[in-house]
Parts: sequence; C-alpha cells; structure tokens
Amino acid sequence: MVLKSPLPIEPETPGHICPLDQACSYLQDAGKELNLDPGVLAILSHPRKVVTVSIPVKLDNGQIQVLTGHRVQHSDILGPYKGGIRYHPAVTLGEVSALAMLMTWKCALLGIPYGGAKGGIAINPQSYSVGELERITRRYISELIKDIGPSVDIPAPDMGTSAREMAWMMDTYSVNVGHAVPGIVTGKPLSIGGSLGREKATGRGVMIIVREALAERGKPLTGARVVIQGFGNVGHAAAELLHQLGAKIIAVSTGAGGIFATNGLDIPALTAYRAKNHRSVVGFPQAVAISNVDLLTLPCDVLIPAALENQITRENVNQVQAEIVAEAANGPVTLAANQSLEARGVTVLPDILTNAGGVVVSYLEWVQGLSYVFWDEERVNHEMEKLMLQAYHQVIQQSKSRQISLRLAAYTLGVGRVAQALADRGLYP
Ligand SMILES: NC(=O)c1ccc[n+]([C@@H]2O[C@H](COP(=O)([O-])OP(=O)(O)OC[C@H]3O[C@@H](n4cnc5c(N)ncnc54)[C@H](O)[C@@H]3O)[C@@H](O)[C@H]2O)c1
Ligand SMILES: N[C@@H](CCC(=O)O)C(=O)O
Repeated sequence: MVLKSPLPIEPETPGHICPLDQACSYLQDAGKELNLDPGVLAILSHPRKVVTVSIPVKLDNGQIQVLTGHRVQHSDILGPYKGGIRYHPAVTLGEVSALAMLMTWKCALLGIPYGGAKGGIAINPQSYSVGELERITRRYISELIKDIGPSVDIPAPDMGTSAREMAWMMDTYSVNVGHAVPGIVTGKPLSIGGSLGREKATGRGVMIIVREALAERGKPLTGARVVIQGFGNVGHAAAELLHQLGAKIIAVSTGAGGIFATNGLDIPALTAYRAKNHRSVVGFPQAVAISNVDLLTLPCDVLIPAALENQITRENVNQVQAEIVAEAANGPVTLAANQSLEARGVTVLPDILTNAGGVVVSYLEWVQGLSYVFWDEERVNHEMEKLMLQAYHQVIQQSKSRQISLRLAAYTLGVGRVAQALADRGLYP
C-alpha cells in the first residue's frame, strides 16, 4: 500500500510537489520502520477535521473581496490541536493539511501535550492595509469560533503573521465568548499574556540544533560559514544568535532577493538597514547581490532554509554544497532532494526538530497563562533549551541505534508516540 493524500486537494500539475503526499510518504516510512498496523497509518494519514471558510472583507476603497481561509486539525490524540496561521499567496488546502500533520509529529517529538493543526489564508499581507488585515483576521476567527478554544485548538504565528494578528485573534475570540481568553492563542504581545522569549524562540531553537550538529561533527561554531534563506521571524533570529556565537553569516535573503559577503555580514548593521528598508536586505552596503536560486548553492558549512517549502528539489540538489542543511522552514527539502542529500552524507536536520523552539515556547506561554505566573526570559530560554536538547539527543540515539537518517529517527519518535497514545486510548486493538 502506498499512503497518498486522503484529501481531494488541488490537481497535480507538471512539476508540482503535493505537500500532503510528501508528508504521507514520511509517515509511511516511519510506519514501516515501527511495523505499525496499516489501519493505524490510515488513521494517522487523515486529518480529523478540515474547516474551510469564506472571509468577506470590505477593502479601504469600498470594494468587497471574498477570501478563503482554512484550518486543518490533524490530530488531538495527545492534547489540544496546536499550530500556526499562515498568510501567504501560496497557501492551499493541501499545504495547510501537510503542515498540520507535521505539527502533530513535532509536538509529540518534543514531548509537549499537544496535537497538530495549521491554518492559512491565500493572501499577500503586503498588499493590504493594516485596517484591511485586521478586518480579515477578525472575520476569519469569527468564522472559526466554534472550532477553536484554549483547550480545543490554539493558533499561533506562522509566515506572514505575528504578535499583532494574535492580539486581534485573542480579542475577537474573547468578545465573542464574553470574557477575556488569553489562552486561545500563543505568540501574543506581552501586554495580554505573551511570553518573554517567544518572538525569537524558533530562531533560538535553530541555533541550538545547529550548534549541537556542528559539535557532533567536531566543527567549531566560531567561524562556521552559514547561509540563510528567509530573513523574517525565524531566519532573522537565527542569524542574530548564530552571529553572536561567532558564526559567519555569509548570505541571507528575503522574497525580494539576497546579499552575500565572503567575510560575513554585520548582522546588527543589517538589522538596522532592514528596519529602514521595508524588511528587505537588498542594497545593503559591503555585500553583493545574489538571487534566491544562487544563494542555495553557495559553498558553506550550514545552509538554513527559513522561508517556504520545496526550496531544495531534484533540480538543484546536486548543486547544494553545504555540509549541514538545517530545516528552519517547514518542508523546505523535497522527498527526492532529501534522499539525494542523505546519499551524499549531507546532514539534514529535520524541520520537526530544528524549528520546534517556537511551539515549545508557545507551550511555555500557555502553561504560564494557565497558572497565572509569568517567568523571566532566562527561565523561558532555559526550559526551552532543555526540551530541545532532550529531543535532539533522542533523535541522535534513535538514528544510531536503528541505523536510520535523522529525519526518519525524528519521525519514528513522533509518530510512535502518537500511535502508542492511540492504542492506550483504546482507539485500536
Ligand atoms: N514563526 C514561527 O514561530 C515558526 C515556527 C516554526 C516554523 N516556522 C516556519 O519558518 C518559515 C518562516 O516563517 P517566519 O515566521 O519566519 O515567516 P516570516 O513571514 O516572518 O518571514 C518569512 C521570510 O521569508 C522570506 N521569503 C518569502 N518568500 C521567499 C522566497 N521565495 N525566497 C526567499 N525568501 C522568501 C520573506 O521575505 C521573509 O523574510 C515557515 O516555513 C514557517 O512555517 C515558523
Ligand atoms: N507556526 C509554528 C509555531 C506553531 C505554534 O507555536 O503553535 C510552527 O510551525 O511550528
């Protein structure tokens, strides 16, 4: 049996990589390694609930536009559904479904009591005014009101969303139910119960995993050449933290294009430049321009794709010259490219481990909110690092003992824990 996407998602077009098929394929590999019952795999390949809503919005010019939003709840076997909400033009139901499945394995791998979900709206947020974005966000959450809740499904930021959107979501939900419910979202501003450390948490987690992987290879972090695709929440924080530890960030990019400096970029100066330059890095002095395509094939020690899925593919994988590929984005390496990198001995640090710092601090934010006790940033970072290191060492151990790749090791741990919980709950014999 070949596990395929269980949803009637968008038609295949030549060159199109179906994200849910890809996620199902990794699930199938994990199931085979763990000798799981095909019925269990069938359960785990299906999202439990798929919600698609229309979002009518009045634009600033008076026109009405009707957008489509999704929320896919993959599994709540281990706890409430958990996962981000993405605003990006490439959002599809298939993409959101695959990302929801990844959240299930990520939370299970990190040992946090959540299931997996993801949501999204296919818009370019930069094409809308702040007022329009607020109306879109509020209407989207109003449409989902019966499907989410602080012990049901807890959204968080993803591409194109941030603390600002989380605050609008928290307010809309609270107004609808008649009282303040800070626990409905994570990644919120500190003023309404957000956690110190959440903004940089995903980048910090990436730094921790890269640091450990370099150490495992006997390579110093100081002077390590790092290339980062995507300079948003995740890519920027990872760059800052790695730079502080002495790594040489030789290239970074945004959707508008990239920059390259052989001797390493001055990240604090670049941060200031980006703030004045509409979040773009293009034109930064003391660096040369480089395209997003060429950036991925630069010689380096660590390549960190921190933007979209399917960036390293069958087509460009042979030109990738990095020794370590750290998946800060969700799904940046396709199935075929992953096989090719593994065959060449390139270390691929899988997304469900590498970028888990964000959801770990989301969990810590939720715990602080539920207990009405808030921690200092040192404690948040310390607790996050503990969970990240625990998962990292479990993945290394699993990979060594079973002689499997780090990705399959991470998947077997995540999928295995969910399958065990499914059995313990009596949902299959
Ligand atoms: N925000 C989180 O807490 C979090 C946690 C885990 C994983 N992730 C994943 O990390 C990735 C990035 O998320 P983010 O929160 O940093 O998003 P973001 O919106 O803050 O930043 C995205 C960055 O990618 C750039 N970008 C967009 N298209 C690009 C392209 N084609 N080539 C190069 N750069 C491009 C944007 O210009 C921006 O710099 C996503 O895959 C997301 O799912 C995010
Ligand atoms: N969107 C992030 C964070 C999810 C969360 O914090 O719930 C992810 O992919 O992991």
